[in-house]
Amino acid sequence: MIRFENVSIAYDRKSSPALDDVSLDVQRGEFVFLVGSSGSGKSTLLSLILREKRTPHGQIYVAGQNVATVPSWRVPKFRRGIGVVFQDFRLIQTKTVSANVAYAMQVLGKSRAAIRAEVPRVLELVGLEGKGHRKPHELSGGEQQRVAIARAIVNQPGILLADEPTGNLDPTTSAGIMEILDKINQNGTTVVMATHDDDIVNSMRKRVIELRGGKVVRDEAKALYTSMIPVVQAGEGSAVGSSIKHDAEPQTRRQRAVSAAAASDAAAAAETMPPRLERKRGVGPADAVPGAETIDGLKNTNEDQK
Ligand SMILES: Nc1ncnc2c1ncn2[C@@H]1O[C@H](COP(=O)(O)OP(=O)(O)OP(=O)(O)O)[C@@H](O)[C@H]1O
Repeated sequence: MIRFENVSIAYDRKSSPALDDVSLDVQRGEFVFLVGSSGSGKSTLLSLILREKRTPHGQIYVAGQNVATVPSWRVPKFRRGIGVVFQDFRLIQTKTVSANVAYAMQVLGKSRAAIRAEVPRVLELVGLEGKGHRKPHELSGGEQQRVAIARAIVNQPGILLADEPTGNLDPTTSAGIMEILDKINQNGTTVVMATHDDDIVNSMRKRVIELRGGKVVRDEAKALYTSMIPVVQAGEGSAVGSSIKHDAEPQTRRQRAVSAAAASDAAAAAETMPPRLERKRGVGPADAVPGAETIDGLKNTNEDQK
């Protein structure tokens, strides 16, 4: 469905390539996570699939077409086969939920009857039945992302690209969005999702393609992901949270949140306790993390990877 053959692209001559000799093959109906730290090339890869950029090196095939050979005037039609969802929703604020979704059909010249039938069906699919009359600002972030997904799939694209679709959402809301993306995938749509969120990747267990410095460094089925963000611990350095433990094991986003909360609790406790008690209870760098049990429990997730 999507094939990259030795694709390289640089934004300018001086900087290193945003993608460097990338080859990959995504089959029809697959769900693929594209992971990697900021600047590793995820958005660039998605934009090449959409033919927003042209690659000077290598070939890209989307649904059997060599993207480079699609003439400019046919690019809009080519893109109709690809739905796109972004982190910031990109809804038309002056239009209702239904009108936002309907608009995607109107620009393709779909009949009123088709629009009237299809929009409520898609809104129901994403769990927004009864909310079609609302404006985007009357919705939560998660609901706005559901509208964006409804708009992206209403013309039944073969491919759905999602660039950090949960980046602005809390974990519970994100889980709801992932359920919808999973359902869309089970209905036959190929999904490629760029994300930093290791918790989501680890709960879904789908194929993971990892980029680093524009290169594919890992391509694994049903894989896990641990983003390499160092652990911040209480009691190290002059102010809590200011020191970074460089040799620490990488943690998932949720583990980091637990660590940060624990660190802040420990700091509050240290501030309010008289020094004598502080020593007696041993609040200090070594045992300043009351949530350590939880953290150790979660650590198993990382160890599964090995
Ligand atoms: N318009 C641009 N002009 C110049 N360099 C760019 C441009 N867009 C991206 N880059 C560079 O290309 C590289 C890849 O960027 P890209 O946005 O694809 O990474 P990413 O993995 O999507 O990052 P993030 O997770 O932060 O969105 C980075 O070094 C970035 O600085």
